[in-house]
Amino acid sequence: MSAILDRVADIIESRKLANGGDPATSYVSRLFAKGDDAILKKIGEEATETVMAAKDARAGGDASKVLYECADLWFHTLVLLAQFDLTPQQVLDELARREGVSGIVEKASRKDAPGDGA
Ligand SMILES: N=c1c2ncn([C@@H]3O[C@H](COP(=O)(O)OP(=O)(O)OP(=O)(O)O)[C@@H](O)[C@H]3O)c2ncn1[C@@H]1O[C@H](COP(=O)(O)O)[C@@H](O)[C@H]1O
Repeated sequence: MSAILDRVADIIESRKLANGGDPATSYVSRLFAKGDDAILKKIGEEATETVMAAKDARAGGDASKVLYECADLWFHTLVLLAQFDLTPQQVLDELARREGVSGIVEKASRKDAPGDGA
């Protein structure tokens, strides 16, 4: 299931300026050249666009737009992971680690933890 994530992550890695990426020809290299803030700005934009697409779909609009916006959001988070030398496999590993642990139970365990004032 993660093969496409790995392949896109490999392309993104190859687009780093240190790996010969060229901002003149590559969107990803252009983002890396602009730096962290540009990547974070895109993630904020894509997250907002995902929310708007979902609201439109709920109002009777085209639900497939949610797919496109999620793809944009996931793609830009892959760029962010690469910026910090992290991989999609590490995110999948974290999801696997959480598998079967209810979010409600997990949150309650945090509240019981010493020093957690939340
Ligand atoms: N999956 C994607 C992908 N998804 C979305 N995008 C780009 O992300 C941008 C999304 O921005 P918006 O929707 O806000 O559109 P925009 O107004 O054109 O964007 P901005 O000018 O505001 O940045 C668009 O330019 C899309 O083309 C992507 N660009 C690249 N990839 C993958 O990354 C690989 C490397 O791309 P390059 O580095 O460009 O060769 C590609 O082969 C693909 O596999």
